[in-house]
Amino acid sequence: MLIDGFGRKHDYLRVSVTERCNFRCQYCMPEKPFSWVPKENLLSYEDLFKFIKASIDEGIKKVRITGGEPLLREGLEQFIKMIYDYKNDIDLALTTNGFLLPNAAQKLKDAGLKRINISLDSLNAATAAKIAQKDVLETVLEGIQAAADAGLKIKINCVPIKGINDVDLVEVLDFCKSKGYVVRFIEFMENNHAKDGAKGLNSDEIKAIIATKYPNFKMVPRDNSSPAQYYELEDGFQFGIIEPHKDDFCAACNRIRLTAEGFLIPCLYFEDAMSIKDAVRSNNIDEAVAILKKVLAGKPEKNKWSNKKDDNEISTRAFYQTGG
Ligand SMILES: Nc1nc2c(ncn2[C@@H]2O[C@H](COP(=O)(O)OP(=O)(O)OP(=O)(O)O)[C@@H](O)[C@H]2O)c(=O)[nH]1
Ligand SMILES: C[S@@+](CC[C@H](N)C(=O)[O-])C[C@H]1O[C@@H](n2cnc3c(N)ncnc32)[C@H](O)[C@@H]1O
Ligand code: SF4
Ligand code: SF4
Repeated sequence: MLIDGFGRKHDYLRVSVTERCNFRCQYCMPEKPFSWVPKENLLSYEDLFKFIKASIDEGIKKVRITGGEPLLREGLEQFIKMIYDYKNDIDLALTTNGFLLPNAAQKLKDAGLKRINISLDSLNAATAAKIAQKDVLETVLEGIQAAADAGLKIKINCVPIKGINDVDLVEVLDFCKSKGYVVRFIEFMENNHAKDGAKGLNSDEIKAIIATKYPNFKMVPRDNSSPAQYYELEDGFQFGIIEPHKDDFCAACNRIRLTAEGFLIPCLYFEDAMSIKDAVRSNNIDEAVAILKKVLAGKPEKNKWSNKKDDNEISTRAFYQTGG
């Protein structure tokens, strides 16, 4: 079992397979030029898999593949199949912007993927294009449909940004309600890779917008394994809000992150990380597991957004590197 220094059991591994992306979302990587980490610095699927296998043996029960845009990395289906074939009762999930899903969804499902979380910030094509800095909406909607047709369980992630997609939140919620997808609105986490001046909506602001159409929603008792707080509309449909500016879900944090370059990141907020690259490349899996345990032993208790006295508290972590 993987326990950190605060007694929290860790059973959720998030694995980023690339930092590259075909979008340039304003809240994530608006200015990133095409100067990426060279491919030889990335761990091969075989090396990532060696670590995933060892983590599963240590008690990991949920593996989420993320990025950057994970579908940009060739051979992702085979990688998913390797994990599925090793332990088919793992909660095997993917987070994606959806753009490459029209061709990939069925192959991912066939490889053993169970769930998929897809980013959808607006149903207005111009607004979606403004956020992603590319005309994406139509293809993303096709991708979401392809995932549904393939039988994948779908969650939609939406990051509300002031003055941009705040007017679209009810429409996003209604779309998910009509399709039966879970939807979570994520408070924008300030980080110094995002567009200067980008401002997110906080949970109260998001709720006020939802209340313009659905005034009577109720808070649902918290499931501590999820960073989202759920609310239920009168007809029973639930939507979630992820509030990183609080730290109440840190008390039940169960997740550890591995980057495509082999860094283990104990907390989404902090810069700390340790590399398992040399250990897995030299087949020293015991050493990789020892590093994992060391990283967990030093994991911080909580993020620092909740301590912020003003609007200047920002993380230096890039979401496209950590995988969110
Ligand atoms: N602060 C903080 N935010 C998180 C954490 N985990 C997820 N989030 C936020 O939630 C976003 C969506 O995460 P997803 O990749 O969809 O994964 P998930 O929420 O764990 O998904 P489920 O497995 O479906 O519950 C991330 O990009 C982050 O913005 C966390 O440990 N800390
Ligand atoms: C980094 S992306 C990687 C996967 C994929 N490219 C995607 O967009 O879904 C994972 C998640 O991080 C979220 N995200 C990125 N930057 C964020 C920020 N500054 N604040 C909150 N969430 C953010 C995205 O909305 C997405 O749901
Ligand atoms: S949020 Fe996802 S899709 Fe958008 S730029 Fe970041 S990695 Fe790419
Ligand atoms: S901010 Fe850090 S400690 Fe809190 S839930 Fe996220 S990863 Fe865990």
